[in-house]
Parts: sequence; structure tokens; C-alpha cells
Amino acid sequence: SDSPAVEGSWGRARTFLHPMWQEPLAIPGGDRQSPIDIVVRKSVYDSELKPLVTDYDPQTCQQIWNNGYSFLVEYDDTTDKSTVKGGPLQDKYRLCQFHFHWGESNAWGSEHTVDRKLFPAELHLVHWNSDKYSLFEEAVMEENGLAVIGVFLKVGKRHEGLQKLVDALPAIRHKNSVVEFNRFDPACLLPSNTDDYWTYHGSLTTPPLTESVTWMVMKQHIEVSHDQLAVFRSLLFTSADEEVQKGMVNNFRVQQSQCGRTVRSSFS
Ligand SMILES: CCCCCOc1ccc(S(N)(=O)=O)cc1
Ligand SMILES: [Zn+2]
Repeated sequence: SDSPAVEGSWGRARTFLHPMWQEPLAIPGGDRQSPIDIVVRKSVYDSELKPLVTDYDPQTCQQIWNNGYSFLVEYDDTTDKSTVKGGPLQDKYRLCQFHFHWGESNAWGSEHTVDRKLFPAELHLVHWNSDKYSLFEEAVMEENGLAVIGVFLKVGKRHEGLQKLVDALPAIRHKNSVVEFNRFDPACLLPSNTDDYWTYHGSLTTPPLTESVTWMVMKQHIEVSHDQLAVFRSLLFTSADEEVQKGMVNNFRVQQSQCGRTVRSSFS
């Protein structure tokens, strides 16, 4: 059927499969898709990997909006004001947005896993190669066009820096709602140690799924409170005019095969 609601394999119960998560049949190339399970003992320590250097300007924060898959905090990427370099990167990459993926319960929600360990949520800080390209939309199609920092979230103490963002979410409950959001420093969402990470070549985890991403997944997680995550789950996939409202949960992609790729670690 073409409706997003599909018959669950258990008969009567109906599961809502968000249109985006009906995996496409053919993917361009398709041998470096994301997310994957990071098998720690198979990762290879690379002493040439440098520490990550992030330089974010909170003034470049512009808006926060619900795009029907997640909520995005968008930054002004018309200049090199908020950037990442170093690590596995040869060039400088400009921050354009960050967003999260989470589950309906604290038992799952992350896109990447570490030795099959699931986290309740995962933060993605999305950057594009401004040394080689002039627009995100251009870089998204290119081999080394994007660099995404992944940070795992665990349930624990309240994250004071996150709260400003959590307080803005009720205003963007529905798909396509936007509110102005300024002066947010994404560095507050990074773990204290950003020297230890895994890196591999992969793809976007939502359409267009292009294989243009250098992934840098932080070894150290950050902690957020149960209540803060509950507000993420109060968002909706659907716009205000839709007859059936669907809670924005489980907005993660199924894991993809490693296809012989090597995951490198910056730590031994
Ligand atoms: C040409 C427009 C493309 C819009 C889509 O952009 C994305 C999609 C996924 C990711 S993720 N989950 O892999 O970090 C980052 C950015
Ligand atoms: Zn993402």
C-alpha cells in the first residue's frame, strides 16, 4: 500500500512507518551507507589522526524548526564563523545545522551503536567542506563534502545547556513550524573529551542518503535528563492540518552493512 501506515507483521496491530523510513530499494553506490555498528575490537588505531578543532560562534545560530524527521537548529553558514577542522579532515568544514535521533523509550534511539550497545539518542552536528564547495547543497553530493560529529546521549543528570533548546520545542511541535533561536553555543553539547573518536566514510542517514560524509563518532557520551528526552518525544512527525497526529519517536535509520570498511580510532 502507498499509505505510511502498514500492517504490522503481527496482524491487527498497525505500525506507522514514517514515509522516510521505508528504505529505498536501490541506493547510488550503496557500499558506504550509514549508520553502522562500531565493532571496537575491529577498529584500527591511527596515530596520524589529530584532535578535532571546533570553533563555533553562538551568534551564528538562526532558527530551530521541525522538518518532519527531527528538529534542526540551523546556523548561518555564509561565512567561516562556525567550523570544524583537524581530526581526519584535510579541509575546513562549516557548521550548517545540528539535530538528534531518539527512540520512544530510553532503551534505544541512537543510529550508531558501539559493540551493539544502543543509546537513547544521538546528536549530529552537520558541517560541509567550505574549502572546496560554496554551498551545502553542492557539498552533499561530493565524496568528501560533509563532516558529521556524532555524540551519544545517555539518561542521567539534567543538561543545563540543552534546556534552552528543550524550552523552545513546544513552539515547534508540528512539522514545518519554525521559531527564531539565537545565541546557542553548540560546543556545550560536546563531551569534555573530543580527542577520542571513531571515524569512517559513510552517508547521510536520511534521504538523499548520499555517500558524502566523513563520520566522527565521539567515544564519550553526554548526559541529559529523562524529562529532557521526554520533551523530544512530545514533538510530532505530522503538520497541524493532518487528521492523524503521529509522535516523533524512533526517527533513526536501520543499520547498514560495513561492506569491508575500516573504522579508525583516534585512541589506542
Ligand atoms: C540536499 C538537501 C539534503 C538535506 C538532508 O541533509 C541531511 C540529512 C541527514 C543528515 S545525518 N542524519 O546523516 O546527519 C544530515 C544532513
Ligand atoms: Zn542525523
